[in-house]
Amino acid sequence: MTISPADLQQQLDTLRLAYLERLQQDLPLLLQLAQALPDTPADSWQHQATELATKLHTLAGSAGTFGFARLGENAKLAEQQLKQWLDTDAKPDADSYSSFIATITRLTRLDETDTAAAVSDAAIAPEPAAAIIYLCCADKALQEQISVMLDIFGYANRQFADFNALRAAIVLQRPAVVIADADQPDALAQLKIIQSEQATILPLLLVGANTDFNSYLNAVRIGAIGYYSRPLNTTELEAGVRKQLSVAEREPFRVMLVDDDQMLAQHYALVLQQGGLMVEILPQPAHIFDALNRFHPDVILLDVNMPFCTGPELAQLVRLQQSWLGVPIIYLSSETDSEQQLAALIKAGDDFITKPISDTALLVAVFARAQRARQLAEIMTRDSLTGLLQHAHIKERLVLEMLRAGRSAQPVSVVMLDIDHFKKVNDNYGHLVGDQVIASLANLLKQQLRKTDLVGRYGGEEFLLVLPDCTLQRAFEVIEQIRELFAGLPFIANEQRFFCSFSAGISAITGCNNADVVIEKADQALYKAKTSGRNRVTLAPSAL
Ligand SMILES: Nc1nc2c(ncn2[C@@H]2O[C@H](COP(=O)(O)OP(=O)(O)OP(=O)(O)O)[C@@H](O)[C@H]2O)c(=O)[nH]1
Repeated sequence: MTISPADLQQQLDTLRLAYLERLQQDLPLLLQLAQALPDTPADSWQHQATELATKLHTLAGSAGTFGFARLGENAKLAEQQLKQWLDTDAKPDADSYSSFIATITRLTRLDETDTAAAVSDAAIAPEPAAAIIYLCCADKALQEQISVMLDIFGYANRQFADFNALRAAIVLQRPAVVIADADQPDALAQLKIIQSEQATILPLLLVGANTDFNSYLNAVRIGAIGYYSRPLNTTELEAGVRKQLSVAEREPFRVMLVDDDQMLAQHYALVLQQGGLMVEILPQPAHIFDALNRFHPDVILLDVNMPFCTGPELAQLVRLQQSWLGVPIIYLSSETDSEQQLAALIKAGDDFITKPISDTALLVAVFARAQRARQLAEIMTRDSLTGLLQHAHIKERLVLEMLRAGRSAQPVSVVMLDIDHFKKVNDNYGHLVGDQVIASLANLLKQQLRKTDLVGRYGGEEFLLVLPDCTLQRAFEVIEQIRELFAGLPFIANEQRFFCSFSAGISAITGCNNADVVIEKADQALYKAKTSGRNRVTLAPSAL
């Protein structure tokens, strides 16, 4: 869920008002507790002081977040004073008590300048750029080669014969990517001017004949994020375009937040949601496994001090299960003592974020960790040539989809797809060109299928697709369309143009609970497509 900046501000303001009301009830009680401390009998002094220290610790962690920075700092000072007495077991003298109570009195008087402090510095997400690609090429043959690729892969694009036309179009609508021929006259100077007119740098992909150091350096200096040498490998260029676009289209990062202070948890959740992250607050630590299985977080944010069980205990519990070993656990705590932080990290957990933290810093810290965790998870499960799920992982996902479909009674189609006469591609043009064909088909599949569809590289030139909520008939139409697109995609090697095709077999999971059987049926249908002429899609017999 992405909330508009105005709604976010309103919700943050509402939360802050609720926090202020809570303070107005809690602070007088805190003062009473502090004033009673000097007269507390020796046998219960330790207990009373610990209770007060815990309250001050919570206050120190939350006040700054809601804009009461001075209150938070005073609470931290008072907590440290109290902890020192507790640690040394030395009962304070009258002077120490009166200075301690003065600090508490100060903090309980809500300072007007503090309450008027900035409500929130939540980062406002920039408006996403339109996913249109601008192509500026003086060389007609190159322009044709790139535009065929853009059309086949379904990228909205506009073409410009010169930089003046490109520049005028950018003023009207900023594109997601610009592809430009670096060899056309005055290209670098013109692109430099265009970049200087932008508020943020335009993602620029250059195609050029020169591959010397200076050409790359000049490209970098005008903000290029890709440089493709000629003769152009369109698969690589397409991968560059997709990488740039998928930054915007990527599935949002998922963050699970465990904090017993619901108000604080809601504040963090709103800030992270505004940054485009998905957040689930877990109020009951006992439900963590259900929540993990349902929500699949990229990162877990854990409070350290909670009444039911501590953060480090919960982290250890999560680490007992193999499946969640890769998810980073970050403590979000007001604990600033580095020894205490280390003690928590030694038990389990990966990092510490210290409260109070500004909204922007929280967003950046969590975003960076989630991104890294997602990258690592992808390296572990994805095939390096195509970026698709590896054999074992696509089978695993099929089993999960079958379980899910069993509960929801939704149709799921399974596709086995194999490039035709692929051995000849390797024999005629070499293994590297063969790899380029495999990568192109992988890219086309990712581009054309839905985000919820699963695509895996099952073998060398064989792919397994799982299409949830998709009838056989619909799957047939979708794969037929991709088949036609792929058959029209030109490849260039040894200055020759050639085309490839694929065959596919489709089965449905209906009435079956064994993934191997469903795959076998799709494989038989694929075999039929191959033996009846190739470059075609066939449905499994039992599903007809
Ligand atoms: N370039 C490249 N080739 C691969 C890769 N994995 C498998 N191959 C080759 O793919 C070819 C597959 O050949 P076959 O299974 O005989 O089938 P085919 O030539 O595609 O013919 P049909 O499937 O019957 O249309 C073999 O020559 C493999 O060496 C890979 O990752 N890269």
